[in-house]
Amino acid sequence: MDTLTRLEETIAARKGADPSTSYVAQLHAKGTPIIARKLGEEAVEAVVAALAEDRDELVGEAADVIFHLMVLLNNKEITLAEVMAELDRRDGVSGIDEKASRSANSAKGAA
Ligand SMILES: N=c1c2ncn([C@@H]3O[C@H](COP(=O)(O)OP(=O)(O)OP(=O)(O)O)[C@@H](O)[C@H]3O)c2ncn1[C@@H]1O[C@H](COP(=O)(O)O)[C@@H](O)[C@H]1O
Repeated sequence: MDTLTRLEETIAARKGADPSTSYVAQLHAKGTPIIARKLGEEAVEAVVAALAEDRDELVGEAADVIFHLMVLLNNKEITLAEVMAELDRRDGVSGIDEKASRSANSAKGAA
């Protein structure tokens, strides 16, 4: 089993645990806004680590970002498989081409 799949299962299993012994359960008890805020904080910490050229710190903060994103997805009942399917759908489509097609579509809509 890959790491993210295992983490998804762990988060699902810990969701209903006693919040005094589980950080995952604590986050769920606090609700979506707090989980989302925590994800934002971790993302900012990752940015700070990157700009500080602190490689080890960035590895740790990246893990925190992914973990908190996984908790948020679980909280919103979105599976890892859905996110992976979206990434697969994008595979081979250049971000530049995709953005250009969006601009072309919105210009068509305005016409
Ligand atoms: N991967 C993680 C994981 N990564 C980070 N964290 C926690 O996320 C929190 C990050 O918060 P911060 O970095 O902000 O540190 P903080 O101490 O809260 O600091 P403040 O913001 O309070 O100042 C810390 O409490 C980390 O321990 C994690 N907690 C749990 N997991 C996974 O989830 C599983 C279940 O955890 P429990 O629900 O706690 O049993 C674990 O076995 C792990 O696999």
